[in-house]
Amino acid sequence: MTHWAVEVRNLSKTFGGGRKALDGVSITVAAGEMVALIGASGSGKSTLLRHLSGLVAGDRRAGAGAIKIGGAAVQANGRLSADVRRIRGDVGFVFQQFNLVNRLTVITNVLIGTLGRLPLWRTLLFRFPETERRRAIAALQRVGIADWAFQRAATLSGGQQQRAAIARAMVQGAKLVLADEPIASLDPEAARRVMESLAELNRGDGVTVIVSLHQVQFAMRYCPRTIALRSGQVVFDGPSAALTPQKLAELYGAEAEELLLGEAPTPAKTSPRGTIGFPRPVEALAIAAAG
Ligand SMILES: Nc1ncnc2c1ncn2[C@@H]1O[C@H](COP(=O)(O)OP(=O)(O)OP(=O)(O)O)[C@@H](O)[C@H]1O
Repeated sequence: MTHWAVEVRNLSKTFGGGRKALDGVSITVAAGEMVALIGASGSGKSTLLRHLSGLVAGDRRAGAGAIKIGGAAVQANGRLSADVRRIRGDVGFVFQQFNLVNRLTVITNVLIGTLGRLPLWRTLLFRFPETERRRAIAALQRVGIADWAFQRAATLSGGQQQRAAIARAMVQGAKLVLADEPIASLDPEAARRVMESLAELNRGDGVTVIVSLHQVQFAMRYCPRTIALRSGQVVFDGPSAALTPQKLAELYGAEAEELLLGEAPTPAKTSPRGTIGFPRPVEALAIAAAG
């Protein structure tokens, strides 16, 4: 299967009041890459992902920017292409919330990824062929939540819901996955598992992944390349390993702290009861047991 490259050329988006959420963004992501999008709150990460997904059009003027996915135009000069719906059918979305239909089982949510391939009558009745059901279970196994397949999605933890959305993208056969802060508000262990599931999708299936993150240490660990935004502009595009605290301070000034928060606590920073920073679950248990 061919996976999709992404090309953004000179994209700008101005919201009411003249605020430029995106200001001449140009990036190219090759097929099969896993790229982190980082930036402090309000830097434009979600806005860029919403443009990539064809939900929002950029500024409407000549030369205002263009996006191509898999070689096909998603938008140009502030106008969405007629192909957007077709393109979206092959894009997997993993968002911070509202990923799943709560009242449906986990496996049905994953099977929703196959809807584009099935005849309408089957999709209306939620009648999925056995082969598809097996694929869904296999995908849930890959992300480590097959035991929850027949529970309602609402009963899953936040991290498990994200992994179910990743399993859905696997079954969908997505050619590109856009993940908007999929680990925000997760504890470090849950965040690690979500990032590993995304990496499995990228490395195992070759799917292009663009993931926005607040915490730079997750970008360094899971994404070979990072694109950093500040005030709607690309301020860094290169190897994640180059994003040392010094480099971040150079790029963001005081805002750099926001991107480093959530790091696993070092012993020096941790209080005797471990309440500073984010104790890992095992640490939290040990602390609770101690008492
Ligand atoms: N629909 C909108 N109307 C007006 N302004 C908006 C809208 N969407 C985003 N913005 C503004 O655009 C800028 C970029 O917002 P965006 O949500 O893309 O940032 P972000 O990097 O994703 O931030 P966060 O990490 O907090 O989610 C912000 O100043 C925001 O207030």
